[in-house]
Amino acid sequence: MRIKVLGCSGGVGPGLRTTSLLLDEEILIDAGTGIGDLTLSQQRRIRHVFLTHCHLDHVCGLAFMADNLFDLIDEPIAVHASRETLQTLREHVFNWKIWPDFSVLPDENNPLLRWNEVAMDEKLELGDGRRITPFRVLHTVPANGYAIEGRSGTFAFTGDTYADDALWHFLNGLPRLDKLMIEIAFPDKEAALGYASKHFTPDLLGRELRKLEHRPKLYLTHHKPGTEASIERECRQALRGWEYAHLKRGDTISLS
Ligand SMILES: Nc1ncnc2c1ncn2[C@@H]1O[C@@H]2COP(=O)(O)O[C@H]2[C@H]1O
Repeated sequence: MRIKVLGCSGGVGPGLRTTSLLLDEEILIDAGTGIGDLTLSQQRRIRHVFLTHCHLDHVCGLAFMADNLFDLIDEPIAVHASRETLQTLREHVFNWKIWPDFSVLPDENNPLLRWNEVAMDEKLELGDGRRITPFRVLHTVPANGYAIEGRSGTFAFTGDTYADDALWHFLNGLPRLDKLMIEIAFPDKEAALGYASKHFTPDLLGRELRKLEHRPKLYLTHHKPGTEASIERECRQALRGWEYAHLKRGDTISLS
């Protein structure tokens, strides 16, 4: 199982792309601006998109990808997300005003996109021994992460989240957890903004991690542009004892 980081920043700027992960060339987890670096033929290979929530930085790429592929694919791309996320996307993005409704284009019988509602904590088979399970997280809008179990290990991605016991409860219930991609959007001095916008800061994440019974390698993501150096400095103290890396666009996470 190989996960390529197309984007993992909390915003945009030179060299920065928003959240999108490419799993084994055919599955996207979130569709932020990171998908803009995929060639047309790489985009054609995408069969599934799993969304964590409806915020623009995680979904905007889906709109452009659908348009790019208009007459290039025979089977619709399955867009998997919670009921709330799908409802918001359909009402507020793919509504013929912000963007055309690609779930009925080019025509109703051969659409570009197919909506698929996922239920929290219910596993979906991805083939080749891989299974994906959505789990609820706390954010300003309904949001979830995904745990992906493969033959050689388990990777979990929280998406955007804040401190919440349900998160640790779910992760502790996994038989194993080898790699955890988790967000830190702001440095400690912006803890109030972190609370308002439901994002972690280094100190808070360090304290919350004491509730985790697994000892995965941590991949830190979603740093807001301009905060990277402060977050990295604070993590040296807050995450002492943990193996961790600050993710960058282009990085690869492998489970082998
Ligand atoms: N009060 C607020 N609630 C939510 N988001 C906010 C607020 N103030 C600023 N923001 C920013 O708006 C952004 C929306 O996307 P994010 O959740 O990634 O991060 C959020 C913050 O950076």
